[in-house]
Parts: sequence; C-alpha cells; structure tokens
Amino acid sequence: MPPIDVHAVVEGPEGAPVVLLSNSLGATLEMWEPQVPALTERFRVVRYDTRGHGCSPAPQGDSTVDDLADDVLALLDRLRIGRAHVVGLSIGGMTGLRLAARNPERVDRLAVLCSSAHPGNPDAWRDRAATARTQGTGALAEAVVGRWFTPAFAEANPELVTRMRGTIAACDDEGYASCCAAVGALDLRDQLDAITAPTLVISGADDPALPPEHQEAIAAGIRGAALLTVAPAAHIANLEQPRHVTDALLAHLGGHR
Ligand SMILES: O=C(O)CC1=CCC(=O)O1
Repeated sequence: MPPIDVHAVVEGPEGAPVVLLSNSLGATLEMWEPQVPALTERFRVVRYDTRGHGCSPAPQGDSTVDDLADDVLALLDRLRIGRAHVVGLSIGGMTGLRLAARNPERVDRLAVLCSSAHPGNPDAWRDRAATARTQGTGALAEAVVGRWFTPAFAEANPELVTRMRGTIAACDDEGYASCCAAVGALDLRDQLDAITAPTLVISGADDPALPPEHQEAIAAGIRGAALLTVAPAAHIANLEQPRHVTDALLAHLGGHR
C-alpha cells in the first residue's frame, strides 16, 4: 500500500534534535499533550495522527505495520528530517519497533510504551475490525476506553475518559479496522535483535490490553534495552502517569530536567 500523507504538528526549537511521537490505536496526537511542554524545551517535537485517526486520511483495506512505518518515513522525508528519536505507545510502539529494525539509519533512540512485538489473538483483532466496519468505532469505544485507565484513575478523571471515548468514536471506521488488521497480523519477535537504537521499554503495571509480559519480551529481545514499569497505570500510561513517563523519556532521550 502506498504511504499516506499523515497529519502532523511540529513544535519546539528549530535545529534541535527531533522526537517523533506515535499514538495508540483509537487515539490521536493529542494523547501526548502532557509530555509536550517538557519535551519542547529541548527537542523539536513531531506528533502525527496514525492513518485513519484524527486528521490523517484513512486507507481502504487492511494495513500492515510496515505500511505504518512507511508513513513515518514519508513524513520524515517531507519534513527533511534524517534521523529522529522515536517514541510510540501501543500500535505507535509497534511502528517504532518496525522502523528501528528495518531503517536503523533513521532512528536515533527508541522508546516503546505499552506495546508488543507479537500481540497475538488474530481472531479477536479480526472481530474488532469487523465490528468497526459494520457498527462503527462508537460501538467499541466503551470497552476500549475501559482498558486505557485503572478504575481509580477513571473515576477521578471522568472528563478525560469522556474525551478519550469520544476520540475512539471519532476514528474513521475503515481506518480503525485497517489498523486492527495491522496489529492482529504483527509478529516482530525475530526482528528485535536487529534493533541497534538504545531502547527504553515502558510498561503499565495494570495494563489489561498489553500487559507487562509483552514489554518484558520486547526488552529481552533488544540488546541493552531498559525496562521500566509505571504504577498504577493501565494502557495509556503516559496519561495516567504523566510526570513519571515524561521524566523517563527525558532521561532516555538526553533531556534531563
Ligand atoms: O485498543 C486496545 O485494546 C489496546 C491496543 C492494542 C494495540 C493498540 O494500539 O491499542
């Protein structure tokens, strides 16, 4: 499938090292808002909407994580960026892993949050894609957002939960289904040892979607990778533990505060 011209927002000082942020399935570039103020003090921050999400065009038919990585390369080329630190959560982390394994010359440091090299459950992903196509992502939103935050956090932050539920429901149905296919078919287990970028893997201790075992497997497969577990946190750990995650990213990318 040809690359898609994804929607991106670029902030931070021109000429500074670039950090590229890649969102979770069902979210948009807005999910990184808690990290942006600190990151833009030291970095040129490029956030984009994964295809079929937010303001990015949706593909027709199933995508692969290779397609998602191609979108990132096209974006970097469009912005004339040779190399970037890549930070991705969930499907964004899968995109970062594939990019770092396949195009190591384009990835400086890598941070992968709440992600997987082999999500498994292809039938469940096929079912989810079918629901998105036949009933719309609104039919999935309640169940999906229920895995994004711990119950205590969700109870204390009802407006955020409502906003994120709305973001899932606003996804393009075909685009979301297309990305479900990419997740369900993914198996990067034999590619992890090709990753040479210094890598930080962050796990949400209470993540019911991609639990800590997935992060442990990623970290075990990448030479020298560091593994950090944040708690309490479910799947969207950067929103539930913003300070902890921001500090860990700054320490890993070289922008300590
Ligand atoms: O939506 C979920 O259930 C969790 C998830 C898996 C891949 C991704 O990006 O989100």
